[in-house]
Amino acid sequence: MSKMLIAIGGNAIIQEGQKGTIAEQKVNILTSCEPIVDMIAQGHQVVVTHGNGPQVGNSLVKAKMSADVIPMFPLDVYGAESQGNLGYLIQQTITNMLARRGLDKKAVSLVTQVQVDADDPAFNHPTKPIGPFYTKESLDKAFAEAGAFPYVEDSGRGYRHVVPSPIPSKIVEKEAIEALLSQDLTVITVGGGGIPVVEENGQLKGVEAVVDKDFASALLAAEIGADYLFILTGVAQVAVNFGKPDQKNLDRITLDEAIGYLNEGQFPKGSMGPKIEAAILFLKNGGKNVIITSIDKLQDALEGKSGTWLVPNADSMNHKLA
Ligand SMILES: Nc1ncnc2c1ncn2[C@@H]1O[C@H](COP(=O)(O)OP(=O)(O)O)[C@@H](O)[C@H]1O
Ligand SMILES: NC(=O)OP(=O)(O)O
Repeated sequence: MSKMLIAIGGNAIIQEGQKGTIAEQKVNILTSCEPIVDMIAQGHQVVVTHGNGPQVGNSLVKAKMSADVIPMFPLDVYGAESQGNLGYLIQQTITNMLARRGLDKKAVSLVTQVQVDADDPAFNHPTKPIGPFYTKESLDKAFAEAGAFPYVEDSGRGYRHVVPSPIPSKIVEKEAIEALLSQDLTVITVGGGGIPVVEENGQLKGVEAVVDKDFASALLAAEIGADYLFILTGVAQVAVNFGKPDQKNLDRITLDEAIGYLNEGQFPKGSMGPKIEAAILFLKNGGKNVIITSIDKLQDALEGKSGTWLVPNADSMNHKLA
């Protein structure tokens, strides 16, 4: 049996065109968890991580709109809040599904901090898109209501607020994650990439940023020796020339090919770029299989019929789930 780390994108939990009601998020989580529960039922050891881009950004919008009456919190606290909200929904969903299958197993979520470098240049160059997608017109309206904020155009889907996204160097609660796994629990952790903290004189302190959950997931996958890293997102496959008439979807690529395409600028920062960089990080650290796909194609991807598999070299091209 294998150790699986499955990262669910925040945009898979609040999908394009959705407002982000709890009913919508519950349905999306339910769909995401079905194949995850299959893996748990097959006896695999499973760690689930999740994004929080839409959710933490929505909290920030809400907070700005009510700032006259309720004090705003720092961004790390909204990150912690999103871990609680989403962790709760995911752990309840997985535990209920396991119970329906007659399995006496549970999922638990862990509030998790990740250490970042206080001098990371990312603090001066925000790149992480969060919150709602704006049109140019609604962006002007948002500026008028909440004050101007840095933004980017996000993969043809609209404009989004961007915040700093430093690189995580350490999972603070790694030993706790391993202890929970050893108790046969499914662990939901590093939600939203983990709450970013810096160390000062042996003390941890939250910083205002949103860590990329793909980087945090790759770091954790390497540290716990995961056999497979699954990155679930809005597309079934990674593509080159994405969104252009000559778009080509990729079935399987080696580490060197992934580095080549990344250097060609095929994967934008803030969307597919971090996923590929995270895959490269995991493979360079001894990881064997990364699968990038959408929730609905996970089952096909496991059978080698969909998704993009990233593997160390051409000799490892024919991997199937072990
Ligand atoms: N080269 C590419 N291949 C596939 N998708 C791409 C590519 N470049 C950008 N994208 C976009 O990036 C999105 C994934 O990023 P994002 O939605 O930010 O991730 P998350 O699912 O973690 O929230 C895809 O759904 C797709 O719209
Ligand atoms: N924190 C994070 O990476 O969230 P998304 O996956 O939603 O972008």
